[in-house]
Order: sequence, then structure tokens, then C-alpha cells
Amino acid sequence: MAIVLGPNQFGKAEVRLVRIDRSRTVHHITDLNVSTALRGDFDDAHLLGDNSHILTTDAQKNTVYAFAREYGTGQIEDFALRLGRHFVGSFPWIHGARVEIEQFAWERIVVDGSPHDHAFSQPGGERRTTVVTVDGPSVSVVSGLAGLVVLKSTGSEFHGFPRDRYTTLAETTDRILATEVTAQWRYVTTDLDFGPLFGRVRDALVTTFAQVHSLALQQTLYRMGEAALTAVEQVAEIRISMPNKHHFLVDLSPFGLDNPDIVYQVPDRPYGLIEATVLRDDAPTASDRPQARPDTTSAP
Ligand SMILES: O=c1[nH]c(=O)c2[nH]c(=O)[nH]c2[nH]1
Repeated sequence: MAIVLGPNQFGKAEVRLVRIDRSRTVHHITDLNVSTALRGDFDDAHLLGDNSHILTTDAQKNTVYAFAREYGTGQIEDFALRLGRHFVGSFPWIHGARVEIEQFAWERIVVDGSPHDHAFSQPGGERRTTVVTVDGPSVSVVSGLAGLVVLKSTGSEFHGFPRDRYTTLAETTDRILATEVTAQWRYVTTDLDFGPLFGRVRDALVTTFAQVHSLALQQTLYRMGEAALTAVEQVAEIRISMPNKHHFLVDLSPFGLDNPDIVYQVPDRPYGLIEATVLRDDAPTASDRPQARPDTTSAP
């Protein structure tokens, strides 16, 4: 009996790519997850550690980003065909390519009845939540939402931060701002028509995200909370958690391509996590307030 190498393939899985078409005031977003895999004569890499036939997975990833800049993405089928044919034509020992693409849907945020030029939300995934606590005579209703993914393709700056030895982040006056909103708000009473109130808070959060020219996610968060409290007087406080879903401009200069804010790499981690409570300064601090987590570090 001999041990032999069976079918094999290799590629880059889940290349997260966002392409923004800024050629008009109304921006268009394409959000893709691209996976490539090559088949061919790679026996020596597996059997001998000879990499002379390996088109690196890193190069495959770079090709995805470069093609998105050079040719656009268009329909995902066309983008996949272009990539697949390119890989198979690149070296004689590469015989096959499998290109898998998932496209994430985005909808325009509607502000005052009109679709916004550059603010989007992602359908699906969003949940409406509530936590009701009955503690003897005291009852509290904390309502909220989770999984509300929103993105602005412009109208966001971030600069003016101090620089220490470890600060490398470049200042920017135009960046993509994207987050997944989790919000929980506490009502002052229980005798309410919760459906319409939920709609008003949600609308305040989403339209404020779209409309505020952001100087930091912290500022956007505060303005969203402020808008929610302004929209619904029965809300005493709102706690908001917003991960900063970073979009990094891909450096395409090694391939002789510029990238004027078009093609972005979207790593899903790590992410900044911005959290704050926004409240009325006269909000009751009664026992029906959401309980803080017990501090396990302090002595009993
Ligand atoms: O809006 C932001 N707030 C931060 O605190 C921060 N930190 C960072 O690296 N980028 C950003 N963006």
C-alpha cells in the first residue's frame, strides 16, 4: 500500500471587500465576501515543500482587491468569471479556479421620506428587544434593538486625537463610518403604546446616524441618544453600544493602481467598541433602573 496525495486546492477564503461608487452625489455600495481556490499541479508543494507552483493566497487576495478597482465589481457572476479566468490563465500549471462570492444587501436609510444619498442600513439581522423586571411593586420596561447595521460612505471625520508613541492612525476628514447598533432604553412608566414608541425611537436613532456629520463615533452615539430622548419623552435613558466596523482603504500602489476612496478591506475584528448611556439629568435613579452588573473585582 502506498500513501498518495488526493484532490487538493488552496486559496484565500472570505476576502471582505466594500466598493463605493462615488462618481455621483448618490453613492452606491457593493459589499462582498469573496473566496478563491485554485486547482492544478501542486503536488510538489505538498510532497516536497517546493512552492514554485504556488500562486500565494496573498496574491489571490490582492487580485480580488485590484480587480475591484481596475474593472469594478459589477454583477458578482461577472466578477467571479473575471477572477476565475484570470487565475486559470496566469500559470500553465493552474488548471482550475473556484470563486465563490456572497453579496450583502444594503438599503438606503430613508430620511423625511427620501432615500439618503450616502447612508445605508442592512436588512435582516435586526431584532427588537425588551426586558421587563417585576420586583414587588416596582415594574420596569427596558426596550431596545440589536443588530441594526448602518453605514455612511461619507460625512464622517476623525482627527484631533493625541499622538503617543504607539499612535499610528492617520487623521482623516472623510472616512466610512459603519456600526451595528445595540440600544436599550428605559421607559418611565408601563402604561404605554409600545409599538409606535419603538418606531419613533428607532427612527430617531437611524435618521440621526444618517444626518449627523460625524466627528467621532462617540459624538454620533451621543447625538443618536439625544435624538431618541427628544423624540419620546417617556424614555428616561438610553444605553447605546456601537462597534466601529472599520473600513480600511486598500493600498493598491504596489500594483500600479490608485485607490481614491473606492476599494476597502473590511476585517471583522478587532473593532473599536463605543458605549455610553444618554439620560435626562432629572431621570429618576430609582430601583427600577437597569441593574449594573455586580462588580466581581471588589471585596464583598
Ligand atoms: O470614531 C472613532 N472613535 C475612536 O475612539 C476611534 N479610535 C480609532 O482608532 N478610530 C476611532 N474612531
